[in-house]
Amino acid sequence: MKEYNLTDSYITDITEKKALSTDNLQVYYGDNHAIFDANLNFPRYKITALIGASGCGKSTFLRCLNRMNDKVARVDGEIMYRNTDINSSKINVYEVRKHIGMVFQRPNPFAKSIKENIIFALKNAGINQKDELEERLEQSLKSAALWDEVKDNLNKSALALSGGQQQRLCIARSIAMKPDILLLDEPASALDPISTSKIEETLQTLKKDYSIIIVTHNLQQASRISDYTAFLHLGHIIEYNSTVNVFTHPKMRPTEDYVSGNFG
Ligand SMILES: Nc1ncnc2c1ncn2[C@@H]1O[C@H](COP(=O)(O)OP(=O)(O)OP(=O)(O)O)[C@@H](O)[C@H]1O
Repeated sequence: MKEYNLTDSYITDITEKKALSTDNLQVYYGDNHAIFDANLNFPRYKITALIGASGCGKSTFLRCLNRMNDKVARVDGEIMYRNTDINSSKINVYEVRKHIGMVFQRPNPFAKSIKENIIFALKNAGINQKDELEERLEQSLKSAALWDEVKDNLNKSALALSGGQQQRLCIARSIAMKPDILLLDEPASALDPISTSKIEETLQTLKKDYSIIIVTHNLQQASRISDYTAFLHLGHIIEYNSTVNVFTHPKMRPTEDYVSGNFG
């Protein structure tokens, strides 16, 4: 692999309102320093893509943003959300996850009905009113572009849905909690091209109401759907800029090599 200077970086200033920001974020898995000094501002109501070669730390970084790494890694630094450091040990992580939802690479619906998949998490969060549950069920499935396909079969097992439908159900399950921020870790990598484009369309619609941060291996997908892109290499954020600039006028050599296919 080519050797690059990892201390140089280009991080653009975000002019939009911020949804979330990281300040000197460091992640360690034992002796393995996986994320170095990440300082990023994520804009509200935009899609930000995290790209980079396998093992560069994309998922690690994403998972810190709603405290999913607590049990496996040491995470130092601040993650600021609504003027609060949500990386503080005093913060209730379950509260954090109500505001910052996560969708994983493989669709992981519960072995329950479509309806129960949505309602279960809401009831666990203390929402018990029938009208409220029904309203959130319909709204979340509509927002995830699944309602028309399932509205007559809400009691059918979620496991009988296609992979793409299951992933949209997982998105619906996340947004039923009415989070502000949606984190997605390669949500379409296990899906066929038609299901992938449906997920991409859904994300474009969702960004009206949610700030979205997505990890993707797929450079075309990042350039199609995201407004901002961060390129990571060996745990360092090398470049962060508008997606059009990252792909057409990269400022850093490693980014240029990566987006032009001359990396490694
Ligand atoms: N649970 C874990 N325990 C120990 N080390 C881990 C763990 N998860 C990731 N790592 C290490 O952290 C580094 C970054 O991994 P990470 O999965 O975040 O990269 P990635 O860019 O998301 O990779 P990929 O694109 O292959 O999913 C790697 O060195 C990896 O081995």
